Amino acid sequence: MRFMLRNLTNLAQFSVRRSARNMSTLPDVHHLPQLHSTLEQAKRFAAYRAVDENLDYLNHRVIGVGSGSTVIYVAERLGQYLLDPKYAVHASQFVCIPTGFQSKGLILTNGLRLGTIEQHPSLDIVFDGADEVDVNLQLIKGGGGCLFQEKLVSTSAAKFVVVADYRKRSPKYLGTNWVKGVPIEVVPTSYIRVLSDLKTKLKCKNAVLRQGAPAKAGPVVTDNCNFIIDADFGEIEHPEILHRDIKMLVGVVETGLFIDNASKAYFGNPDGSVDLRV
Ligand SMILES: O=C(CO)[C@H](O)[C@H](O)COP(=O)(O)O
Repeated sequence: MRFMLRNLTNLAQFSVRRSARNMSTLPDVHHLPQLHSTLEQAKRFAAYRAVDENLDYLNHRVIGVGSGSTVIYVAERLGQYLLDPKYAVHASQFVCIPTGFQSKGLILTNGLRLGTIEQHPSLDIVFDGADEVDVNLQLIKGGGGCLFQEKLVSTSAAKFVVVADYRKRSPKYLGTNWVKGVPIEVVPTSYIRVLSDLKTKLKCKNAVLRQGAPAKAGPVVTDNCNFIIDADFGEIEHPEILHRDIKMLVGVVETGLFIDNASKAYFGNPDGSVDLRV
């Protein structure tokens, strides 16, 4: 009798432990303390939803973490997976690949494991922000100056999920909402030549070398020690052709037009809803 009772107790303890392991404690985004603005809330709604719907925690191991203010919440959510009894065993095997200095910090501060694109040239998935997303999922990126590395990482991933707030959803063409121009990363010594070629050969309306002021006197210098030019082409009907033409200019390292790269885009709204573009 005593033997039977002990077995029953052991069995009960085992089931409690097992169900605790299977129980998710991931915070519900709608129950978290509010952020300081509805815009920030919108970014967090999009990021959490994008991670929850696209992260295949059983199979994904190499995860790209992009740059910008929305991706902050992606890294935060990934960090929550690491602390959750249901996901921890698998999440502890994630290796996160940054797209620049900022995302390296996000990965580390959220307790995630940092890897390099050289160690992991093929990624399972990448989450990154965008400056504008058109109806065909073509993107403008590089507003935050991490252009080349973002393209390297996103084009090395099997799946690229965009996380953004409602302002980034273009009604039709790129260049409608984002009017600062297409970011173009260039080799520093070539910037005068590229500025001139953009105007004379590609007929852009305006092109300027991005300045670091007020934080820095002089131009913005990227993580790859390059400069950025912002080139205004107005509304862009054929971004794939424009990308190719800009890329042909001597001195251009990469353009901020991300063509046929994204799989889907999540746009957070202030009311907590999230729109999906696929
Ligand atoms: O391309 C980028 C950085 O170069 C960013 O992803 C883009 O600027 C979006 O940033 P945010 O999430 O802050 O709106």
